[in-house]
Amino acid sequence: MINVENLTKRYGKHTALDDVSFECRPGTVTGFLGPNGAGKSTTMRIICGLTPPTGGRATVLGSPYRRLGNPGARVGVLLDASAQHGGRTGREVLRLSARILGADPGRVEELLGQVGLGDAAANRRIGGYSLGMRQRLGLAHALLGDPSVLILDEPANGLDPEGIHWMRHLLRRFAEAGGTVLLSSHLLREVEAVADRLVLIGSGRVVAQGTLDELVASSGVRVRATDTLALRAALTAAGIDAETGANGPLLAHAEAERVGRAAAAAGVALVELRPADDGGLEQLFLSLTTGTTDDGKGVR
Ligand SMILES: Nc1ncnc2c1ncn2[C@@H]1O[C@H](COP(=O)(O)OP(=O)(O)OP(=O)(O)O)[C@@H](O)[C@H]1O
Repeated sequence: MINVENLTKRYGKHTALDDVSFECRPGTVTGFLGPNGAGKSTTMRIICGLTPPTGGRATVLGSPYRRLGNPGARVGVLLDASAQHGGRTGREVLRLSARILGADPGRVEELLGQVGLGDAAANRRIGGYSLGMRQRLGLAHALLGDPSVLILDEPANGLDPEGIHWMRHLLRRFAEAGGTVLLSSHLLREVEAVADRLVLIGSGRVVAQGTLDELVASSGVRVRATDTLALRAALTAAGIDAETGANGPLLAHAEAERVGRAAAAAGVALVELRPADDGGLEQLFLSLTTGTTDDGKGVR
């Protein structure tokens, strides 16, 4: 379990986080999604006790991270895959950490296999690793103490499609076994395939959160009637905002039942009423975060 309550972080006059709250429950993968500079890393660093917040608090398994006994055996963290000593081999790094954590040395070989670092790769110095190999090693490192919580900052960065596929499976299995996962990304496609819940952040504020279904529903419904003008009037009378969709139907910002009732009350016959679907979620994400990146890169 991870609880983030009203976190605020200021660097001088710059507000990096503004009243950020969310929770991650056991058995679920939470995708933490936002453009570059939105505040994802800052939030994760605060959760892991590496950066002090200006206000609010974060707890992991009921305590602030710094007060957890033997945190490495309870919380697996991957914040920066390049943070390992470049002169050591992957196997050495894991063996050393296993000793510190008191983990079974056999676990190192098991994890090297699990993350797809074969003998040749495991015996190479990390300085020569690609980013994808560092991410695999970082994930093995996070899993070493057999934790029940994983906190991963952009773990798919640098992974090839096969690597991303493999990582999704690993995280799903971890959650299905009762684990709690928080993973960040700036790519909607990357997290929507694996996350049960999404927390969307833009300019240091949580702009939306919920299950994928809830967010898709909140992105509206597509509705079409034989008489579009009458439908528009019915929606306006019911206080429902609607805009013209890309190819005919209106995009109404309300749940399907409310839209259906508004049309029925005005005697308008509908010929289509359905969730705005994935495209709607993408639109929602873009509209919620557009203009919030501080490097102009935007979100794909
Ligand atoms: N140590 C620091 N000093 C000053 N400003 C900082 C510091 N760390 C982060 N920031 C600022 O806080 C904001 C949030 O940064 P953060 O790294 O948390 O974003 P992010 O969502 O993780 O982005 P990215 O995907 O690019 O890593 C940015 O405006 C960043 O410039």
